[in-house]
Amino acid sequence: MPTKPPGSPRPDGSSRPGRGRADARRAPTLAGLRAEIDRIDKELVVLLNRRAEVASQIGQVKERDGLEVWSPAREEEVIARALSQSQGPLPEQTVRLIFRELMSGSRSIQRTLRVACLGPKYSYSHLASIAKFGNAVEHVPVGSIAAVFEEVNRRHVQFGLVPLENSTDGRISDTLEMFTRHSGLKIRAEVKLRIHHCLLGKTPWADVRRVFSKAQALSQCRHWLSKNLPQATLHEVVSTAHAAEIAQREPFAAAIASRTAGDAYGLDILAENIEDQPYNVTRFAVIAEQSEARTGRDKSTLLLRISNQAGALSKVLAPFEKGGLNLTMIESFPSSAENLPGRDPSYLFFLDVEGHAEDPPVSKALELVRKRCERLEVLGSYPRGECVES
Ligand SMILES: O=C(O)C(=O)C[C@]1(C(=O)O)C=C[C@@H](O)C=C1
Repeated sequence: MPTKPPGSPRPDGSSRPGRGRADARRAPTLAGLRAEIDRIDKELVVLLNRRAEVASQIGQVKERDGLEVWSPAREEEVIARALSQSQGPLPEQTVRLIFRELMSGSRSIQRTLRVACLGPKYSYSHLASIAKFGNAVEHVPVGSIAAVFEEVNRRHVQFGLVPLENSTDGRISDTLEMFTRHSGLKIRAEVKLRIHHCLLGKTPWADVRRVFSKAQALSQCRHWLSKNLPQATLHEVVSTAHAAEIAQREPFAAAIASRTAGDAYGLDILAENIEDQPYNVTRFAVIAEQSEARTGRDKSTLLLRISNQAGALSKVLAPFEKGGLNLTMIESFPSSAENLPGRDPSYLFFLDVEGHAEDPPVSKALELVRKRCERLEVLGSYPRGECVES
């Protein structure tokens, strides 16, 4: 409950002589307001711990019933409700971050989750993992996208985080290729991360001769680089965080990476928001052994193999149109590994359709599609994610 600031205390706590109580009420003092914050914080800590106790009980129920600790659908619901109930001056992003960390902490009371992502630390994959799971999980940075799949397959971690596509640059072939290999893993959730690139280094801008980054990040800043750093050569490395490591030790070098990577590797921000498209979003998939249950606001990712014949694709897609189902992504992918010598090569297609594979209109369409193509795999049904800032 908000309380009125006490009568005319100074910052040091003493009273001002000769001033009336009415004056003091009109002009709140720093000490008075801080005292009020202290009182509110006391109530908050009690409430936070009460919430954590309930989460711990939920953990016991889940263990008894053999349910998983992480429920992305429930977490989305909790955040959406908090945002809709938040009427005050607190920015939306702050409410989101507070609840994300609260639930991250609640999960860690139930069990410490391990999440593999493309490292090193502070890569965009790592930031996407923090955006989805919060900081109270064990992030396991690995050297390649294939290694993320491997870690989940070998059960060294419960979840993996891989990039699927970027709004400026398109698909991430390494990830799609891994899905074509019958890995058996499912997409359990998606993370749409707003990507802001910085030019980072220890060299003044005019002296930069070499710029290091991941291929996709260089491509997303192509126009900015040609206009602002025409003298520099561009060098692809395995991740943006690795580029930051290089910029830390090499003379005349700079990296394109996140502001967080710059802080972590002690680099100066030479320029920020250098991405060519202001709306630069990378969509990541959380991969796991199982898909997510229906929430009513879902999306499914499908993998199709279609024969190389006139009209084959439109025949396969017709059931989606008939069922009134919206397709939000379609990517073709050469299926070299599956093609036999002497046969016309067939193509693989990745499709996103709105709805869960168990929703009756989707399952009905999938039944028809299955009969019209050579391979159909539901790579996962999962709650549709909101775009979050990196
Ligand atoms: O509701 C649950 O299933 C919980 O375990 C509680 C809680 C939360 O803190 O609100 C924590 C972890 C889950 O991923 C979802 C929500």
